Amino acid sequence: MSLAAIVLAGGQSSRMGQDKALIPVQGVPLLRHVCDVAAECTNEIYVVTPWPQRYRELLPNTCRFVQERPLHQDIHPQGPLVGFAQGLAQVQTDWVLLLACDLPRLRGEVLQGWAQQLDTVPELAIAFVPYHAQGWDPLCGFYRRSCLPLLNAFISRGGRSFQRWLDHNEVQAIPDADKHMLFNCNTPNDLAALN
Ligand SMILES: Nc1nc2c(ncn2[C@@H]2O[C@H](COP(=O)(O)OP(=O)(O)OP(=O)(O)O)[C@@H](O)[C@H]2O)c(=O)[nH]1
Ligand SMILES: [Mg+2]
Repeated sequence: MSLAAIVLAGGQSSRMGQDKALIPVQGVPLLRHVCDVAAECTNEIYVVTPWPQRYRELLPNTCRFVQERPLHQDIHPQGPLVGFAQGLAQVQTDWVLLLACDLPRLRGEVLQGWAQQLDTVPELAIAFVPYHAQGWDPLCGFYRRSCLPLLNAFISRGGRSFQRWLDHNEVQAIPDADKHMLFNCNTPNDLAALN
């Protein structure tokens, strides 16, 4: 079973008011932190963003960039589902760990434990994703590369909601995922709560 990681860093950070990927938490920019944790699971990491030059200096040379392109029917921002599809198109591994760039409490050993369960995910399930009362946590989950045609079909029908895409497909839930670890930092208040 082979695994790559895709890190999404193309959001507008409108709630934060500044690019979240660049914000230091304990001295380390958030995007760098997420890539470092991803590196505990795989040495194949793709950062999907419309502005790679903004982050190149920040990341190890081993991180590859996927330059995100606008879909002709969309204006920016196109959202995480489209960024994910563009990243997935570059990947050759069986599975992909998809991560947002705003997960300051991510822990490598937890992700490694989940990755070890991938061999037990039913063949029909396209993904292995944390699930809780509010729904899926799609931006810290595992996806089969083979789901790309389904994803592209959903996008070309106008679908942009990750939750809806997952609800329309067979997905294996990661039970009892630690919500503290999945905390995502969207606002200045979220950031203040970290320190
Ligand atoms: N590549 C890419 N990533 C995206 C896009 N939209 C959101 N993301 C990423 O998806 C993750 C979750 O996004 P949000 O937490 O909603 O962040 P955001 O869209 O930057 O923030 P808001 O403008 O406040 O909603 C973050 O890692 C974003 O960088 C996009 O259009 N392209
Ligand atoms: Mg977020």
